[in-house]
Amino acid sequence: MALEIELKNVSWIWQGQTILSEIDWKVQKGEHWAVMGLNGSGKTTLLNMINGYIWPSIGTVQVMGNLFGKTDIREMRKSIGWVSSSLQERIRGVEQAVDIVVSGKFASIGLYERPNEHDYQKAYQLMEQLGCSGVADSSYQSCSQGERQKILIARGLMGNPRLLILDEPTNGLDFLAREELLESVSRLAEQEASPTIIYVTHHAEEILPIFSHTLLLKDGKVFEEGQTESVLTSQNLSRFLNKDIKVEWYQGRPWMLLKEKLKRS
Ligand SMILES: Nc1ncnc2c1ncn2[C@@H]1O[C@H](COP(=O)(O)OP(=O)(O)OP(=O)(O)O)[C@@H](O)[C@H]1O
Repeated sequence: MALEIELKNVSWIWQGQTILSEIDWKVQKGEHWAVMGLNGSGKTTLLNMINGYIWPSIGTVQVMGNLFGKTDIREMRKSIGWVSSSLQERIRGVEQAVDIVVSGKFASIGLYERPNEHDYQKAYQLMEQLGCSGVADSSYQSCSQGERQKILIARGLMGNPRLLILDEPTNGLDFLAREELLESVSRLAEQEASPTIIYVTHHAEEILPIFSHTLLLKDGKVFEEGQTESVLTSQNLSRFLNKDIKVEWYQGRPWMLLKEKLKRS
């Protein structure tokens, strides 16, 4: 099977500090991965490495067959859709939602040409698919946080990426908006032409059944990785968080319960 991502013994050392340490990670085509870790565990750094914004100090990185150091990273990035809070910050609020989606094509192919009718048709279709076509003609700033995230995912899909990276896409969403967004991601993953999805989260219950695999990151190291149900056990998560954790599975999703009281510091 083709490898979409392969990190071999990767460390990233920055200003004398080891931020990522000895990471081995393989993502095969057809898999969807969740990446979970506490604040500061290195998730964003790992994503920045996959996107070629930083390079390993030690080890090798290969993304969609491109070995870093022997490839044109800008070319490679055209095949990656990326949704993160830093992208949110760069969007101009007055723009129409559909124009933001269309701009995904130009961000990914780097051309300064005008979008054509076909681009708009595709943007509307993606918005329909994600469940946000109702706000296609609204300004981005008038959209709710949930609608904005769907718009940005549609934008990320505009360039037909092979890899779609969703970095904490449910941040700031209320319970129902979050569930709706998760439903959209699930529908997307179930399509035959779906890109490989890498989904970064702090919350176990967001790891939907479509995420066949999970990587737990702790202090810049891989704590556990593999098939989701064997990674997200009560025992592993208790060790992971140094707390007594119980995992309950409901509708194929893991819900974490803290069995002990937290001591106030
Ligand atoms: N360019 C940098 N210079 C110095 N330290 C950095 C740099 N990038 C990341 N770090 C440090 O590396 C660690 C991992 O950061 P990172 O942002 O990858 O964590 P994260 O898991 O994404 O956290 P969060 O869940 O809070 O977003 C942190 O301690 C951070 O301060």
